[in-house]
Amino acid sequence: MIETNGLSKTIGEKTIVRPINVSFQGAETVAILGPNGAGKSTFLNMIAGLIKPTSGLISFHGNALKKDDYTLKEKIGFLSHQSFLYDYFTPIENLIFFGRMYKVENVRERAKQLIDEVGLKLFQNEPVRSFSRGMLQRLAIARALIHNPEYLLLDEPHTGLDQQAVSILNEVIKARQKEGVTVLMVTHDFQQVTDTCTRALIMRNGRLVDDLSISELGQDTLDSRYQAVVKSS
Ligand SMILES: Nc1ncnc2c1ncn2[C@@H]1O[C@H](COP(=O)(O)OP(=O)(O)OP(=O)(O)O)[C@@H](O)[C@H]1O
Repeated sequence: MIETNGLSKTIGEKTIVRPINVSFQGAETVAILGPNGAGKSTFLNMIAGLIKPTSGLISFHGNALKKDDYTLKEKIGFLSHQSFLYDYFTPIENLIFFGRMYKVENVRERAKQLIDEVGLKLFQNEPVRSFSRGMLQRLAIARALIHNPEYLLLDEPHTGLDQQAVSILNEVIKARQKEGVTVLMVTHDFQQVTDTCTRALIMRNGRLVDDLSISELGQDTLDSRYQAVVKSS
């Protein structure tokens, strides 16, 4: 379980995230929706331990996330706007590099399996500098999964992917869901939310303004609910 208590972020005079209390249980796949600048990425980055909150706590199974708690941080897989991949390394080399950082056992096998899963087998020995944006994104997703995280945090994972890659990514997410991984995903893509998510949070002006169960909603209902919440003052 992930829990936030009074989690907020202010930078200078600007309040980016206002105190948020929310919890995520087990195999939930949760979309974090909201207009540009709503504070979604900042919220996700705080949960990942990459941005220090101004106030409040994040806990994983009741253990508060602390700066140097690498045992806890190793349970998190994070895909941000940056790929963190090395241009001159091949996909295999990149994944082995990151896998070794996490002391992954049988790292080469694990890397190969993930490269297969994200559909990059044919390119596994090419340096990634020649890759398209979509290919890099697929490899970045594999990188986020190399250590078999219990919690997967994805910031706009579908951005830059073609339709085939979107389907692959959705299968990757659904497979983790079946394994009990908690997935939090910042996105603007409502189609993927209804395809993969069990729940959606809506943020506006740094506040959490709605919390919806997707199984009870179709895409049209989600869209109209979103419009109503985001446009209301
Ligand atoms: N380090 C920072 N310094 C100053 N302002 C910041 C900083 N980081 C974020 N902001 C501002 O905080 C607000 C929220 O940013 P954030 O990236 O969390 O929003 P978002 O909902 O993820 O937006 P988008 O959908 O456009 O990615 C924005 O106005 C952004 O400019």
